Amino acid sequence: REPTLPPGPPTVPILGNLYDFPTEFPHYRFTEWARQYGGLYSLKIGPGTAIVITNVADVNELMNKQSRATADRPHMHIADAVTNGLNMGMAQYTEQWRTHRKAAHTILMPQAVARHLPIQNAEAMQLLQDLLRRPRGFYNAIGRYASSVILSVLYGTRAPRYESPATAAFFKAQHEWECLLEPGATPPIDMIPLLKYVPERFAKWKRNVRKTRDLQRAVYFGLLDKTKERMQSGEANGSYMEEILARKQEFGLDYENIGYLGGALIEGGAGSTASYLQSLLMVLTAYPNVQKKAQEEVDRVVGQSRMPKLEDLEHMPYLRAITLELHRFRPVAPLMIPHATITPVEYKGYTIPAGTTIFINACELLSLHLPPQSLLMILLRIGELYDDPETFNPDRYVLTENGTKPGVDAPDLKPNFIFGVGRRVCPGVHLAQNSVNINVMNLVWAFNYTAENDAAGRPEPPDVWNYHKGVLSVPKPFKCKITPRTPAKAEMIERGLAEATETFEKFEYGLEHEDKEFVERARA
Ligand code: HEM
Repeated sequence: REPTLPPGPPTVPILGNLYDFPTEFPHYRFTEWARQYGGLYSLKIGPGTAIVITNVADVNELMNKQSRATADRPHMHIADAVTNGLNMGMAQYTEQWRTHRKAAHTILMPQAVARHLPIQNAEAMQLLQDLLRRPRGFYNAIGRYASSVILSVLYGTRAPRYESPATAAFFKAQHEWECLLEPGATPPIDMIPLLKYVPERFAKWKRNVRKTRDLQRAVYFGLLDKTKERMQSGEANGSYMEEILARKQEFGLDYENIGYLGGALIEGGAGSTASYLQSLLMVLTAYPNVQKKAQEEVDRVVGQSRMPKLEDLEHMPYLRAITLELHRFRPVAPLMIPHATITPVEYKGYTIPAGTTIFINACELLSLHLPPQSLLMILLRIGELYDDPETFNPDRYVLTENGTKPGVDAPDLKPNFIFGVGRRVCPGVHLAQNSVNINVMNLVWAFNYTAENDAAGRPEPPDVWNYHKGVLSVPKPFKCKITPRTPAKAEMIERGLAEATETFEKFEYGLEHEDKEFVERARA
């Protein structure tokens, strides 16, 4: 380790800290290291360098105030080989990235996303009906909701079923993509660039790159072609891509770039929203007292004769607190997406070289250390920002704006921090927040969520630590009994879905045969 770097765990020759680098749930290991080496420490990844930040003031200084220097992404040969460097979320900080980003930003601003509220509301209504009719299928019903919203908003085409062709094709491409990006799935090409030149017949990873690339292109360009066709047949429905296609010269984007812009947005929007809502049902089931308090608030504001509307949220401080507490308790991206430095950064007497990978350990920052069985977690509670951080307790956000202990000063810790920092902050934040807000109100209003009984007949609440490994915090499927709170509410859901038909129909141009049949059956 160069002496100008922040401290870090001991290194070995050549590999540095690579021998000890976590491949599963890295945020746990990062947390242990933070306790030993402080809120800003460094790791040697072979010849390369990474820093891990867990201190909110350092995040603000380095990522926001010095955002020009820290807006890059680490170079990943595999990502470039699959997407030609055109995936906005993984691309280097280039002119091309800025062009994509500008197009995303302009159309995903609060005023622009308000235009998509009717279809978001209608899809949320179908989610309620799906839960009413097939409560045990709640996991996939949420997956369908999230992908249908993003497909409708971006391409003006919805996915009435979890198995709808566009959704199924997207999930397949996404699965291949995630497998390819998994640590250890490909040789260390970024460390040993010569590996790029191994002929394809000796390099399985090259065949996988081609397969993933073909699958992704089939989804992205299939959807884009359909949007173009719909516009040409006079069936435009105000989708995001229609606007991009119409203003492509102004945005400086050709068809190839527009295809990948859409791809990055589906990728960013579908899984994140789904895992957030799956975690929501998990905590409502695991914390019945929170559920009860939330239902009391919704009933107080909405009464018994109608469904909630987005405007009601203003009068529901406890529900707003639930949305924030869930971001804290189970951050969708515990390590966000790593950034990288573009130029050397001088900070606190250290020199962080250009090309350094930057991890932000959101979990540690939010005082969510390790699963409860860890002794470390029990020992290291002192001096934290939050009271009893491993408990899901929305009241902390009713008590203080940032949910921190009263009297703890954390001015840099904004509730939206969980959507990222600096120039790479999530462009889908407003769209995501509308989805979260609509569904939190609807789901609390509509159903009771109770733990299923175990073999001995005792309630078995979901294990709130049982998550898949990977970049996103996705809860593993869990059991939960979902029942309508009253027959009148069940009736309102059925009626609400029927009333949404007009909105849906605008997004059903060219539906595949099975989807058409499904929709007709559901409406009958
Ligand atoms: C609960 C929902 C969501 C959460 C928690 C979330 C969180 C994040 C985070 C933490 C990042 C990394 C920011 C950084 O590097 O500093 C990110 C990036 C990104 N998100 Fe989201 N996101 C959500 C929903 C969405 C939606 C709905 C979309 C699309 C409409 C989207 C599109 C993207 C894209 C394209 C990037 C990459 C931006 C870039 O590198 O320039 N996200 N998101």
